[in-house]
Amino acid sequence: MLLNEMSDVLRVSGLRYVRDDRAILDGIDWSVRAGEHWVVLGPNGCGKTSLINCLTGYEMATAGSIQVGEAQFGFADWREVRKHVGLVTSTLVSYLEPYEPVLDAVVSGREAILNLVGERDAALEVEARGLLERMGCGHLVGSRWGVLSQGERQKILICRAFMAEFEVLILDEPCAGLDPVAREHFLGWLGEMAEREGAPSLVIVTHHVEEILPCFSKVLLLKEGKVLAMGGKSEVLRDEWLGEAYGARVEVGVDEIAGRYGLRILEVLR
Ligand SMILES: Nc1ncnc2c1ncn2[C@@H]1O[C@H](COP(=O)(O)OP(=O)(O)OP(=O)(O)O)[C@@H](O)[C@H]1O
Repeated sequence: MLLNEMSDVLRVSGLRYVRDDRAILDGIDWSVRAGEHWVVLGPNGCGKTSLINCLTGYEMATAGSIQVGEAQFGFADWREVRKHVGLVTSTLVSYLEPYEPVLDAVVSGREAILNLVGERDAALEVEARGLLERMGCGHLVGSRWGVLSQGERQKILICRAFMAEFEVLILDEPCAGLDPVAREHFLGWLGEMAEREGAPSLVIVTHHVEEILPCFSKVLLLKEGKVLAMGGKSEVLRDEWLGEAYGARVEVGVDEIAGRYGLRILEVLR
């Protein structure tokens, strides 16, 4: 699927997601253009993971439309759509079987399937081994999914995502469980990848503004299942918006040289 710079790789209109008579997401309108890198922020339970799960077909939206590349929700086979979306999310952690070999968990990312059945393709295995080496996980190649630490699982999911050729890479709290050095290593690698020609659009869900790399220029801020603010990073990452989102008086700082953000909680209001 060829996408030019101005086309949308993701488009969500009027998205509503109801579970147990509760609107977890309501009236979400959002689009990601090819080449844009977005951050999704918001307090615990505001619906970030639900949004990602609806976008990737792991949850069924109640109403609204979702388009990934040229495929529209309801009109395309989600197994095909998923091949165009790289996904790193803890949702997958529970879907993968504990006895799944690490190598299979990575190789199966090519077809975006869970738990490989049958023989492993030799060429894909070479590719997967290379990715594991690059991610510093070469020593895990003979392990099974169930015995891995949280940080190791994150790294394996990142390798798995990179087996596919995607237009958008969605990372739901990719640094959760990584130690501070592994986190900086991962963010450095992500930043380099984002700068490469033909790089996919990135969407990162995070709780930590310090993980927002300079390459991310757009922010979607959610609160209670609705869009609180959306737009350029410098417009959304402001004391007022983040304070309202988190129910606190906050101060947003930015290191002008490194281009990285920080958040100071001055007073908890909720
Ligand atoms: N399948 C479901 N059935 C019922 N409630 C659900 C379901 N999925 C999510 N929820 C609820 O919807 C709300 C949003 O959950 P979600 O995981 O999307 O939030 P989040 O913003 O990702 O939170 P966190 O930052 O804590 O990871 C939560 O209150 C959660 O309990």
